[in-house]
Amino acid sequence: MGKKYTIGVDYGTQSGRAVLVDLSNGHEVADHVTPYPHHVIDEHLPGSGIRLEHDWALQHPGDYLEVLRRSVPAVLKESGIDPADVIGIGIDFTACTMLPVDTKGQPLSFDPELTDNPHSWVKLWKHHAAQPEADKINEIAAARGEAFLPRYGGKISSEWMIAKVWQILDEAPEIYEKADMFLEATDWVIAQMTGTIVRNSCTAGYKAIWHKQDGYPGKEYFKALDPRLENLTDTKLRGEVIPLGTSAGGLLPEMAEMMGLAPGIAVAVGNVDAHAAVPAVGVVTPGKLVMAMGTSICHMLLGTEEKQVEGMCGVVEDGIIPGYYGYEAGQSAVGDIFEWYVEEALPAYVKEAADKEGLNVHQWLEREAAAYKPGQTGLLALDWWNGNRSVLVDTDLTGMILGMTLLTKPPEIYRALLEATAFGTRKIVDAFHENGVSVDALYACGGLPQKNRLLMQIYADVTNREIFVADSKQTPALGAAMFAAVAAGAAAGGYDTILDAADKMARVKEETFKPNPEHVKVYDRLYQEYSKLHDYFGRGENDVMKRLKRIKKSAE
Ligand SMILES: Nc1ncnc2c1ncn2[C@@H]1O[C@H](COP(=O)(O)OP(=O)(O)O)[C@@H](O)[C@H]1O
Ligand SMILES: O=C(CO)[C@@H](O)[C@@H](O)COP(=O)(O)O
Repeated sequence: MGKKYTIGVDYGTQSGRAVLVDLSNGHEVADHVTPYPHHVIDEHLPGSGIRLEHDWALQHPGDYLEVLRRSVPAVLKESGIDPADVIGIGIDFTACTMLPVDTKGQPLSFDPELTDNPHSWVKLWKHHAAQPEADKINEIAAARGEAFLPRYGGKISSEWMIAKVWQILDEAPEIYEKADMFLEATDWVIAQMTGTIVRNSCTAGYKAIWHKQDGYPGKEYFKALDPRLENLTDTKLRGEVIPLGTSAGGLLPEMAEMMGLAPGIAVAVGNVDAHAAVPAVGVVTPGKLVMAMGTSICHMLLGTEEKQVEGMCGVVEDGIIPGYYGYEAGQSAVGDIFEWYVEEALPAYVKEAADKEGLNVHQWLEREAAAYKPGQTGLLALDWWNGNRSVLVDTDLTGMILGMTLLTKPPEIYRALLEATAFGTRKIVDAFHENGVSVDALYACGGLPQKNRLLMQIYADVTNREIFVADSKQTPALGAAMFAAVAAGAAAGGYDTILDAADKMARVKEETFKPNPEHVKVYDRLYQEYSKLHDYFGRGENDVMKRLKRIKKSAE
């Protein structure tokens, strides 16, 4: 059999990108990005111009098909390969990014009669307007002692499926009624390619409170939320939930024609972006924490048992790699904190100095900050500029820098911010490790590991663990292509398991970041101080951050 290929499509917040991958070695032969024509819709609905409320974030489902229409032919053309050698296609998506569909599986926003109602559109993962529903979901679950709550670190997020569905019911009961099903966008795109609706175990588990043994929470719970939701899971959330790597069906002839692919090739069941990255860095066994590092960090880890870990986002059987429990945690701001400093709080002389040397400001600050030894700045920061997602799960917490003097310099503050995010990751590492889900090494992908070596060394020193870095430009898309290879199967030139695919296709760079024992000692001392501040401000001893927010609100 000659060379075979699959295509992975990564659906991000702003754009979708397709990658054509050589199955013999995981080489990314060609890639192409399609920015979403309608962007993130957070102010006005396209067409009608209807104004959206604060905290809304929508997308246009047609944009997802546009990515397939433009990017798939583009990678085929760039690669010059014979399309007949592409044996499968897989996708990964932001999540929970969800939409209501009619009995034909068409988005309600495509219906001219419903298109002016914002609730008929796709709600993007960062649509945060369902917080009142999320609060009630948590309150009622806690009061009823629902068994699912500990699996989500004690809190269900407003970003997730049930809160978003309930917001639709609360604010637009007519849309709720018209919806035949609510789908994750990843499952909807797969259904467009195959003609069959199936749900994937990753989004069902992490975002819709589905459990492999117990299924969804019981009817009594949903009835306690709102009697109209009693039968939600049998009706509008119905559908088979199938594990990652399974084929969702063959590619429909009309979609094959649109993309320039052969009809009938395997289409892998949908997946989530951060989770797809895990096998793409070769992680298919426990003990290795994968960090998708960018504006925020998603932490993913495998385990052999279902353990309760404070503040994790969730644990789902088969949720990342079939056969294992997949754990997810996260920090809601990382790169965003560095960007805040650079954009909002940096003296002009630093920008001028960087310009003069032809460096960007981050590069200049990194070089200068690297000249300090751990502890030498005398600074310590709490990394809560965008609240705390793990382990405190509290969006009301805010950032803090301690220890400043008249002599404090910008690179010292920059270094303290890098260190603060590393301490935040150590909290997560410790929470897993101490609860029996071991973390022996770290694996990093995303934009940050390529951009800032000092940051990576600090993470190695603070966590006292070696860090392996992805050797792929598009790690989630590579993961999606690997799952497509598994959906196609070895007989077609793919692989029978994701373990086999990872063995041949996953790559990390040869160079790793190893902890420096001298630095580890100093950071251990600083981490003790970080932990004291973390608990003092984050666990209720001093709620000054929340009081400040209240005072601010009353002053507005
Ligand atoms: N040299 C740098 N060091 C640290 N952070 C950086 C550097 N350059 C850019 N950033 C930060 O990286 C983030 C973007 O990361 P990236 O992985 O590209 O994005 P995304 O999370 O959107 O995929 C921004 O928040 C930016 O502040
Ligand atoms: O929530 C998840 C994964 O669980 C992500 O899809 C969401 O945070 C979006 O991440 P990106 O901005 O695409 O890195």
